[in-house]
Amino acid sequence: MKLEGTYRRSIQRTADGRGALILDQRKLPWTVEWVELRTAEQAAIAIRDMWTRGAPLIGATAAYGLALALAEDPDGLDAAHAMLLATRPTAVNLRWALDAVADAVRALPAEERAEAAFAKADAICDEDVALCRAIGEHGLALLRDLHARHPDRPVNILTHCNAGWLATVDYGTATAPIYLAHEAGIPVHVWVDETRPRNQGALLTAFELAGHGVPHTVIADNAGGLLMMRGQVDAVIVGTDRVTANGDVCNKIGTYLKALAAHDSGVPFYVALPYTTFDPHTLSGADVPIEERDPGELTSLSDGEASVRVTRSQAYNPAFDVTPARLVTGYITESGVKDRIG
Ligand SMILES: CSC[C@@H](O)[C@@H](O)C(=O)COP(=O)(O)O
Repeated sequence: MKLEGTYRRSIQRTADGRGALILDQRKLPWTVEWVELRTAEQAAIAIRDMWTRGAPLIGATAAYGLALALAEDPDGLDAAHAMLLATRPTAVNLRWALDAVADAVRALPAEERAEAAFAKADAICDEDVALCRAIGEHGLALLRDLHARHPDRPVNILTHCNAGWLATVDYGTATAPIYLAHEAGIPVHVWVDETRPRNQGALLTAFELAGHGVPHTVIADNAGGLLMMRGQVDAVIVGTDRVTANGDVCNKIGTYLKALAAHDSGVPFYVALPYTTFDPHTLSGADVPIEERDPGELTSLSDGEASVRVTRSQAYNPAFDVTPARLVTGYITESGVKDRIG
């Protein structure tokens, strides 16, 4: 998608082919800084400390991380897989991508593994772009329908966190239908939840929507319920870090409250995901490990450089929650919009 007017992917191989280039998302929107990952350790730090983030992009970064590890030590597959898997617990794309690379190289002679792993990581990225584009096309049909109901005004979508192109390789999941609708001339307006405590909505989603000229307004996390009650939201569309076998949706903390409000106000609540985010091996959301992050993310506000304290008290910072399947109107996937998943 467009970054400062130029089409870019959120991750790509370095020009010499021996590394991966990522955006340091901790600095957005204030500074656009590309960083080269040259070792598996650097890839692990980038994922754990959220230089790069969002379920599909975490998977893509880990895939390159495993290739980098094999370039350093062609016999270190299992150790590198374990090291990268330990970086973040909730997004299932991390395990999916690491397993996909490991399966592609395990039986190869040692000297061929790194190159094959890089090729697999490239393929994972290309596939993610195609999956998100397909999600966009299916979601576009939904937005067309919503527009047909109120042709005199924009379709109002509320989204939470950042499930945009910055969280995938391109297009995003929740944002893909929005970008395609905007391109197709359907008037869309996005209510962007700020998404405390790391503010992925205010900092990242707003930044990428602005880059594409999509009308949007940042709201406090607690504003969505009022807007839904007043009829100012036509649909909620969110991404997800993992959907379990029974359809429960694990996503950024606060998603569940949006689903409850949507249910109470009769607003459709959609979850956009590629198959790489579906976890058929985990029965329900209760079985998903919920990442608990540094309480400092809550007790201070930071712009990446300076930080200001906002409380003297102790804090607790679970980063994800679970929206029960019963609150989901539909799953927007690469193969269509479904009211059940699995
Ligand atoms: C297409 S990304 C879907 C989710 O990964 C996204 O909504 C989200 O919760 C990201 O969390 P983050 O902690 O920023 O990695």
